[in-house]
Amino acid sequence: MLEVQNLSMRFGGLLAVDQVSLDVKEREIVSIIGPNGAGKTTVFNCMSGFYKPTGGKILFEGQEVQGKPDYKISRLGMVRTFQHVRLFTQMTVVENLLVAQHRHLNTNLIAGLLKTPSYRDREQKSLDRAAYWLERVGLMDLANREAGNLAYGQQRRLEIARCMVTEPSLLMLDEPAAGLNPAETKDLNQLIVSLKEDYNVSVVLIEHDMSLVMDISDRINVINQGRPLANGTPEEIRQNDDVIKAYLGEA
Ligand SMILES: Nc1ncnc2c1ncn2[C@@H]1O[C@H](COP(=O)(O)OP(=O)(O)OP(=O)(O)O)[C@@H](O)[C@H]1O
Repeated sequence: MLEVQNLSMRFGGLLAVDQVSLDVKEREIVSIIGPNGAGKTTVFNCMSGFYKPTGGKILFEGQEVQGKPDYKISRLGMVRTFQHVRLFTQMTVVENLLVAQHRHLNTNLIAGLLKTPSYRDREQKSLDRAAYWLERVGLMDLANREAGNLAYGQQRRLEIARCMVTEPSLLMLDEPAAGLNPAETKDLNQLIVSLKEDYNVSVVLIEHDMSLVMDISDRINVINQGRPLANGTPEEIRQNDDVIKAYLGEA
């Protein structure tokens, strides 16, 4: 479903990503790991349309998407979360989920003003989807709370719900376990696995929590100083000498 081919990204004199390739199949959880500054987030920023890569191709469902704006990429079904939670903090929890759907569907202003039947039907479906995902991530009781007042772990779950209401086929999660306690990380683990198993979503995961990565990944890509170092199953990665030297040995 996703193929990244020889992706490169240069910032002035710094080659932050150098010929990185990876692929993601339907219903797969693929992780990208590597030391700080390895270029993981830059790969995500290229995949999600935040950066226009300086080299290489990104194919989603066979279509080239490199250099396309982020809103077009997300409408194709490829959506992401951020390393630092980015919610509308002064809106309520449920409003965050409704706004995500409006932005995604490119709602027609005139239809909205006239409140046509099809518009009302879509509004109802948006509300239903919001309610479903609030229940699913355990935030229903907090639906009318300001998002900025939620605990950090709850904000992280809301971010995932905000992606899921747009019904993506590929979800990109940038360090979703950062700042979570062990119990919250366990919940997150189950949630990510269920996105794949129950909703047929493929997941690309950037994460420093190795036990989470090893536990849920179907395949892992390791990058080091912008360059691909290894890829394989968790078992293969665990035993790879280069990886142990460059990364796992550090931890
Ligand atoms: N917009 C930018 N302009 C200039 N340099 C950048 C930019 N974004 C990232 N970099 C540089 O690119 C390199 C890779 O950064 P990136 O954030 O992709 O690493 P990372 O693997 O995600 O790190 P971490 O695990 O710490 O989040 C770093 O040297 C970083 O300073």
